[in-house]
Amino acid sequence: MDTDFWLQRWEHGQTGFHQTRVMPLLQKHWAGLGLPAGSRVLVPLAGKSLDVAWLAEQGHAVLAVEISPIAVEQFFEEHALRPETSSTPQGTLYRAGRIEFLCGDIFSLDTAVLADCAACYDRAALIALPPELRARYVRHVYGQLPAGCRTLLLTLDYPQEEMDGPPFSVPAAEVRALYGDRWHIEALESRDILAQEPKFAARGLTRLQTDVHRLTAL
Ligand SMILES: C[S@@+](CC[C@H](N)C(=O)[O-])C[C@H]1O[C@@H](n2cnc3c(N)ncnc32)[C@H](O)[C@@H]1O
Repeated sequence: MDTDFWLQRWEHGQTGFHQTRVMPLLQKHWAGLGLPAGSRVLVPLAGKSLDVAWLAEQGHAVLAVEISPIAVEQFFEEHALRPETSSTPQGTLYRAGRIEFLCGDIFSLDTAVLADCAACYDRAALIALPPELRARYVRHVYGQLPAGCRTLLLTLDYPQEEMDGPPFSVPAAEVRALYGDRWHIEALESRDILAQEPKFAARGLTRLQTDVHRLTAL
């Protein structure tokens, strides 16, 4: 699964992952990260998520990273924002107020871009990637975030053999295997959500749980 897969999804409007409200689990757990006002938050694989605007409304400087220009342009259009754009080695940077959207490949980010991120919000990003890419993603992105960085990570846990991803199942044991060497992991909440997600039941799932993790970089 490469970036073309996602570019096509946006091209054809196949964006069932997009939510038309701010993620309630973000609103519930974000304050628990205890971040200083104004701190910079990375939102990897951001789509055109309303969560980006919500984080900016909390006073954060937000760096959202997304490969599809369609997603980025729709984000600014839907929020009636007129961003300034500039060219960077990692892609086109769109900037409006406290929001920066980098339209480029997450794997092109380097330490210079990530060093001042005090936090990360990962919803439908880790779990959007197949197993081999997940490991590379965690090494590349999370490996370059500074010590003390906090992350709110939302994952799904379901019997992988019942459905092909994305989204992929990333059980708590895999979160420990991926992050455990450098990140302190706290399980904040696990919720059975199959009844609220009929489209997944229709795809054959018999169990679907969402897990919320708080990670702190050591
Ligand atoms: C499942 S969607 C989730 C979007 C968003 N996090 C949300 O909650 O709506 C994954 C997004 O990652 C983007 N993406 C996939 N691979 C990427 C990459 N290598 N670099 C940057 N963005 C990528 C896709 O275009 C897509 O918008």
